[in-house]
Amino acid sequence: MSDDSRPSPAGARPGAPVAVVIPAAGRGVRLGPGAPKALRTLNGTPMLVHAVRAMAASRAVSLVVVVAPPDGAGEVTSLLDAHALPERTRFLVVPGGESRQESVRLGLDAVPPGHDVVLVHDAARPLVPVETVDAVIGAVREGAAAVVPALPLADTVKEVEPAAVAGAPEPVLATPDRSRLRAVQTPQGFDRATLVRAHETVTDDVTDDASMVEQLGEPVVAVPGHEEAFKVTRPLDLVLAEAVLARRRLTDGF
Ligand SMILES: Nc1ccn([C@@H]2O[C@H](COP(=O)(O)OP(=O)(O)OP(=O)(O)O)[C@@H](O)[C@H]2O)c(=O)n1
Ligand SMILES: C[C@](O)(CO)[C@H](O)COP(=O)(O)O
Repeated sequence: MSDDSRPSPAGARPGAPVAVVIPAAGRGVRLGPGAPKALRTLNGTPMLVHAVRAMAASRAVSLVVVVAPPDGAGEVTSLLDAHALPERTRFLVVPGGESRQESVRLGLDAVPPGHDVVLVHDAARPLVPVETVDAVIGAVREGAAAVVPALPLADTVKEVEPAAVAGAPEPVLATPDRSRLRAVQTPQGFDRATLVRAHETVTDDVTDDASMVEQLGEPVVAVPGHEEAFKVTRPLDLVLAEAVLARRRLTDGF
């Protein structure tokens, strides 16, 4: 609970307008043949629409920038026009790039001035609860430059010498201390200027945006993630996602 008599911490951005960039330009190769992953349906609704609604569920979010497959911006705009979103949320659609990193950068370029907090959220994580979105926004507004939702690992993890041929035995090199490891999700939240600087500076291939901020030497903090924020990557994840939606319909009525 906030205490108005307390001074804001250095770097705090209380009430700062929030924009979300949703990279949705991937093919979804690991999901198997079919439409681009973001356009595949869960219970009849495209995954991207679920993801946009998950972001728009936060009252803090005023703009969603969707990064569409390079030749699919028109189709994605029509799709979003055809599905109900909260009135307070504006959306823009821009074409994406060859890599997730490039798609995020193209989305970030389209965020108009004035949005000092930017979230980056995978279209492939359509079911993240609003509590997680708000926890990330809250931590950035309280002054963190970069925030990731993260979960402890359920499995023991091994470092291996990767095999040259898929399926061949791989020598185990070490067993890292699992208690210090986290599986990181999205939305990841950023002070906008820091995220822009990271995308201007870091050219290495990376798998998430927070690691670009780490490379700048800026601090990144983790807040609790949520098991329903899992990424739809392989066919079994579709089964799990539809099961989560079925349970929500029973318990929440939607
Ligand atoms: N060129 C790309 C590649 C990925 N993404 C987006 O980045 C998110 C996370 O990526 P991932 O789950 O790996 O999606 P894909 O790249 O589509 O999956 P795959 O690697 O199986 O092809 C997804 O929302 C995806 O649409 C993107 O916007 N542009
Ligand atoms: C950003 C991300 O979802 C955090 O877990 C993940 O790194 C994306 O990785 P992918 O290989 O593009 O699925």
